[in-house]
This record gives sequence, C-alpha cells and structure tokens, in this order.
Amino acid sequence: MSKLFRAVIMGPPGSGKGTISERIAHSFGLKHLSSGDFVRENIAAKTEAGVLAKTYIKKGLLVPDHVMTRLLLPRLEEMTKYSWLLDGFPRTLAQAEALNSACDLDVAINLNIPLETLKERLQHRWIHPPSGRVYNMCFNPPHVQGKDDITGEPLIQQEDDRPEALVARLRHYKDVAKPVIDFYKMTEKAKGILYTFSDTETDRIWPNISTLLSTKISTIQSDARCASTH
Ligand SMILES: Nc1nc2c(ncn2[C@H]2C[C@H](O)[C@@H](COP(=O)(O)OP(=O)(O)OP(=O)(O)O)O2)c(=O)[nH]1
Ligand SMILES: Nc1ncnc2c1ncn2[C@@H]1O[C@H](COP(=O)(O)OP(=O)(O)O)[C@@H](O)[C@H]1O
Repeated sequence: MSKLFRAVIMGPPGSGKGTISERIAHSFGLKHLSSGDFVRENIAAKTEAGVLAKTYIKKGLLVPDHVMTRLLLPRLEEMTKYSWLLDGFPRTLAQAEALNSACDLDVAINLNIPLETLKERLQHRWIHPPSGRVYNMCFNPPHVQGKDDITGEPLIQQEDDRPEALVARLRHYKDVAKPVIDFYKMTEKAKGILYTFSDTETDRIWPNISTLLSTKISTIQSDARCASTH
C-alpha cells in the first residue's frame, strides 16, 4: 500500500491558499481540508465548538487554539486512510505543535506575497458564501458579474477584505505566523519540510509547487514500493 501524503498550506489573507489548494487537490488527488469550512460546518450544526467559534468570528478574531484544535483533530482522525492538504491550519505555534504530535507532515507550503498584492487581490474578491466558491474580477471573474457560476445566486464581498480591515488582519497574521514558520524551520521532527514561495502571481508560483509535490509524492511512493519488496 503506498504511503499516504500529508501537507499543509500557509500564507496571509489573500495569498492564494484556497486557489492553490484547489489546483493541488485536482492535480494530485489529495483531499482539500479547509479549517474555515470545518468552522462553518460546526457553526451551521450549532455544535458546542461552533457556537463558541461564532462569537470570535463575529469580532473578526481567530478562534482560540484549544477550540480550533478540539474541532479539527477529530476530523483528521477520520482521514487516516487519505492523503490530504490542510488549508488554514496551523495558524499559531500551539496549533502547529498539536498537529505535529497528531500526525507526520511531508510538506509545509508557505506563500510569501507582498502586501500591495494582497490588498489588490482582496479588493476584487467576491465569494458565494453557501458554497465557498471564490472569484476575483481581475483573476477569475464569474460569467455574470455578481452571480455564482453554478447557482446564479448573488456573490458578496467579505467585510474584512476591505483595505482598512486588511491592515489589522495582516499585522495580526505576521505576529502569529512567524513562530509557526520558525517551528517548521527548527523543530527536529518538523524541520526540512518547509517550502516558501514568493511571487505576485499564482500562475508563476503554481508550476514550482506542482514540481515540488510531484517529486515528493513519487519519492514517497517509490520508497513505499521498496519497503514492501524487502
Ligand atoms: N490578480 C490575481 N488574483 C489572484 C491570484 N491568485 C489568487 N487570486 C485571487 C483569488 C481570490 O479572489 C483572492 C485571494 O485568493 P484566495 O482566496 O485563494 O486566497 P486565500 O485562500 O489565501 O485567502 P484567505 O486566507 O481565505 O483570505 O485573489 C493571482 O495570481 N492574481
Ligand atoms: N486555524 C485557525 N485558527 C483559528 N481560527 C481559525 C482557523 N481557521 C479558521 N479560523 C476562523 O474561521 C474564520 C474563517 O476562516 P477562513 O474561511 O479560512 O477565512 P479567513 O481565514 O480568510 O478569515 C477565520 O476568520 C477565523 O476566525
């Protein structure tokens, strides 16, 4: 049986995690797990964690680590038979440590995108909340302006995508993300899996990520074949 492949993708708001995660899931057959989707599912299901998470999200805050970890780790338990890409978790050092003790990661992708690019992108981002589909008037516009391609339902712009809200979000992101990046650079078990990609265009970053994952996944599968023949 080929060894499973596990990866996380990290980056500031607007850096292209969702966009690139979809391409990775499609190209490599990995399950795309989004922490934001898990949060929304729990809110919709009115679970204890969901009700608590909602109070933080309404204030534009991150959900506390113990709530997020309690919400996410059991979901990963259900995925032990799958290769997956986790998007939106970890966002803090405590989350990175909890994930590291729960499972072995093969790759941690870090997107390093300039502030001006993030502002530009988020000003033109429109989403279809029920499905989470993401559009951008400059990058991947909907067929009909303001309407979701699949359902025709209205698209919205998120409150915290406004330029003035973004500055605060980015400052907070920088504060919490640096210890996570250092964790993947230095921790014995985790180090050596961090790959950072810096550019302003997803279409230039994508070939490099695709090459990295092709190499990593084929190495894991050939190692698994060798192990099974010995
Ligand atoms: N102009 C342009 N827009 C892009 C590019 N890549 C992605 N976008 C668009 C898609 C979205 O409307 C917006 C942000 O992309 P994503 O939603 O994939 O970013 P991410 O998931 O990191 O944001 P989040 O953390 O959910 O706020 O920018 C690009 O290379 N050029
Ligand atoms: N790993 C996480 N740790 C803490 N809060 C999280 C995490 N992932 C998602 N959330 C919460 O859920 C909200 C929605 O997440 P997401 O859909 O990824 O949107 P965004 O990150 O762009 O705000 C976040 O704003 C945050 O409050």
